[in-house]
This record gives sequence, structure tokens and C-alpha cells, in this order.
Amino acid sequence: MSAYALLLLENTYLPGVLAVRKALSDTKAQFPVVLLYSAKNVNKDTLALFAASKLFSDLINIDDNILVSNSPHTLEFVLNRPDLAYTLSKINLWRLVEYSKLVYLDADTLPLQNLDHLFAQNFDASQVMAAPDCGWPDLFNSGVMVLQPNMTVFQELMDLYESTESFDGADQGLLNHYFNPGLYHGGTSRWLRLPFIYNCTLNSHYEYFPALQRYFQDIKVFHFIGDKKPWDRNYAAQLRKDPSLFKVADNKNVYELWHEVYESIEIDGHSQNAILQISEKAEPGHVATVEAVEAVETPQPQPPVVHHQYYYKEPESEPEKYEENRGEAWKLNESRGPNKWEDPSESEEEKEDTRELDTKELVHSLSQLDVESPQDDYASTHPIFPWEKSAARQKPTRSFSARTSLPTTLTKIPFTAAFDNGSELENYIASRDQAERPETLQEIKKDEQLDEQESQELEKLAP
Ligand SMILES: O=c1ccn([C@@H]2O[C@H](COP(=O)(O)OP(=O)(O)O[C@H]3O[C@H](CO)[C@@H](O)[C@H](O)[C@H]3O)[C@@H](O)[C@H]2O)c(=O)[nH]1
Ligand SMILES: [Mn+2]
Repeated sequence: MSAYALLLLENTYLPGVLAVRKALSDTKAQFPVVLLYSAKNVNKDTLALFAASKLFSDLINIDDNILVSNSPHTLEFVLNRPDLAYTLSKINLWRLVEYSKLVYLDADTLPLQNLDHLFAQNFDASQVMAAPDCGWPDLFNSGVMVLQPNMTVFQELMDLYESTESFDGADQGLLNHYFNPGLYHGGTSRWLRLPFIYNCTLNSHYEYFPALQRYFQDIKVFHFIGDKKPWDRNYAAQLRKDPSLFKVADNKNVYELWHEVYESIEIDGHSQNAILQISEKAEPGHVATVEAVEAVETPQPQPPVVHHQYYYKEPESEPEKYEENRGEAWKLNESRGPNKWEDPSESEEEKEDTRELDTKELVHSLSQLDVESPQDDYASTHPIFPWEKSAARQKPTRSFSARTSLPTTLTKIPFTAAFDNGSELENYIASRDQAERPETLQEIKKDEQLDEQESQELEKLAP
């Protein structure tokens, strides 16, 4: 048996799921449609309505295997989509082995043409069919996939989930990692590329409108990727009226097309608005983590639920003010270690001495840097500034030979762990400083003189 599969992890995507389901009917899909959902996060009355209306041939509760992002930092700060914390749960598609083939559609897709022919494609269970992602076309977008459920693949995906951070923090990164191993390094791809018209994703920074105009009639599925969805009320209202947006069909833009489908929904006498009202009546508790699903009895802390624009709530407290005088790290609440320069027993002279030594050490290290001297006086033969033209311009007085390795004084900086006890380390530092000091002082003096000389020369030459 084959089926279309949709995913509803949370109430906020309900309008999307309803629209995809309606669009499948509108495009005369002949295959059943199954819904994977999180019972903890989808309103019970909505689910009851789904069950009664037989809108879906199978309602599959995946609460026993909700997968939370294994790379939340990437999700939040690189992909910028903390709201996708649970989309790795898509992996559950591969364990539905009672289905021989699934055509998976994200809740923010809009099928525009019949897709039944996808079920006739023959491929191996270790492969996946998907269209390229508009942001990185060598990878696939995981919003539309043709796949064959298979326990080996499911287990391998779970192993990857447990062992390796998804590179986008969500499902698309992990699935591409799995089906596109060794991309750019000779790996054999198990991704079968569907044409872009099977998952037309446009981003707001670059849209290739001429192609959209040329091929719109061929687009099978449009996909509203990104954090703004057509059902976000304020946003969609704006976009539907935006005259600058490209009209794709019947003088309508894609948002208008989505709404046309959405507004035509009617399930057992309920309009889409009535269904939405049911779903918004009581907010169910959100799943905190995978462990929270497993340990049902133990109350878990609630994760921040990030809603889309329409659901955005004002923060309850003012953000903390930046305190310039306290430095960058004060909020980290780290305990402070003792700083030598803050030791009250240390005299002002001692402090001065330490600083001086540090500088000397640095100057000495820098003097060890090997830099090749110029072959000729490049500036006098290629003048840029007027004084560079002067015949009186001195040749460089100092030269450095080519740097081949790190200066020894830097590479030999002692590492505390190499010494058995503190006093041994202190002795080492003392003896090293003694040995280097005279030479370093001389060099500093010489350098200072040369600097002074050079700046005087330049002052004389400057117009
Ligand atoms: O709170 C949520 C979040 C997601 N979903 C489901 O998960 C899907 C993926 O989220 P979506 O907002 O559609 O992600 P995209 O903006 O499409 O982002 C891209 O990146 C995601 C993370 O890798 C992939 O899941 C998508 O397929 C890919 O298009 C949705 O369509 C829903 O089916 C929910 O039901 N509730
Ligand atoms: Mn999507």
C-alpha cells in the first residue's frame, strides 16, 4: 500500500495540514493520506474531528518517538529557526513499513497538480527522491520526498541522529548527510533528484521570476519555506494585497492561491475558521524533550515555544541593559579567579615591573620573526606618496629574514602541566628571564632609536 504522508507536530501548522489535504483532493489524488502527529501538541477535539471525518486514512501518533534537535545552537543561530526543534521527528516516516511507498509533503506545501505518478517510480529503499533546495541546490529540500519505509534505513537514521549533530539542527541537514554522504568528496549519493517543479521553493532574497513566469504552469508543488507562512494572519494579509508580488495564475500571487484553497475547506460541515477555533480552544501541554515523552509521569520544564508572527507574544520582562563598565562576560556568572595584578600585597613597582617584562618578552619574540628584506626599495621605484619620490629617501635600515617557523621563544612557552610542582615552574621562568633580559633591553633601545630616526626623516620629507 502507498500513501501520501503529512506531519503535524503542533497546532500552529494545522491550517497548513488542512490546506495540503484539501489541495490533494482538488488535484484528484487517488492515494490515501496519512497524518503523523504529536498527540501531546495537537488539540484533542481537532483529532476527534479528523477521526470522525475520515479525512485521513490513518492517524499515526508519534509521541513515542518525538526527536528533539540534536544541535539546538545551530538551529537557533545558524538556521535561525528555533521553531523547528522537533522536525527531526520526520525520521519516523521510515519506520512505517506497512506502507511500501510514501510521498511526504510538508504542511507548508501547496500541491498544484496531481502527484500520483510519483508512486510508480522504482528505486531502492536506501534511496530517496526529492527536489533540490533553492538555497543549496546540491542538497535536497526535505519538504517533499518520495521514500520507501525500511527498518534498516530507519535504524541508521536513528544512529546518525544519536551520534552526529544535524548540520542544520533539523531534519534536512541530517537527511542530506545520510542520503548524500561524502558530497564533494567522491561519495555515492542516494538522492534521486526530482525536478524543481516538484518542490518549488523561492526565497525572499533571490527569486528567479522569469523562470517562475515561464514555468509556472508546470509547477506541481509550491513550498512556502521559511519562518513566514501563508497562514500567519498579519503577514499573509499583507502579501495577498502586495501588488509587487508576481501573479502566477488567474491574476493571483502564490499567497492568494494558497488562501483560495484554504478558504474552500469544509470538513463535516465545519469551515476552516471553525476548525481553527476548535484547535485554539485549549492549548495542550508541549512536549519538552524526548525524555519528557518517555518519562510521562515526571513533570518536565516547558521549552520556549516559538510561534509564528501571528502568535508572537510580547516578552514578559525588559531585556537586561548592557553595562559597559562591567565588561562583556559579567552575565556568565563565572566565579572569578585571582589575578596577579589585582593582588593587594603587590607593590606598584612590582606591577610596573611585570608589565615591562611582558612587553619586553613580546618585543623579543617579535624580533625573532623572520621576514625577508625587500629585494630593492620598491617604494622609490613605485611612488605613491610625494615623499616617496624623493631621492633623499633612506633605504630601510632594518631587515628581517624570511619567517620559516614560529619563533622559538613562542614555541617554548612553558606549559604548567609539564612541571611537577609550582616552584620548579617559577625557577624555570626566573632563569629564562635572567638569560633574556640584557639582550632584550638592548634590542628595545635600538629599536626605539631607529623608530625615532625614521619618524624624523619622514617629517622632514613630508610636504
Ligand atoms: O511547529 C511545527 C514545526 C514544524 N512542523 C512540521 O514540520 C514541517 C517542517 O517545518 P517548516 O516550517 O515547513 O520548515 P521549512 O521552512 O520548510 O524549512 C526547511 O528546513 C526544515 C528543517 O530542516 C525542513 O523540515 C523543511 O522541509 C525545509 O523546507 C512543517 O511543514 C510541518 O509539517 C509542525 O507541524 N509544527
Ligand atoms: Mn516546509
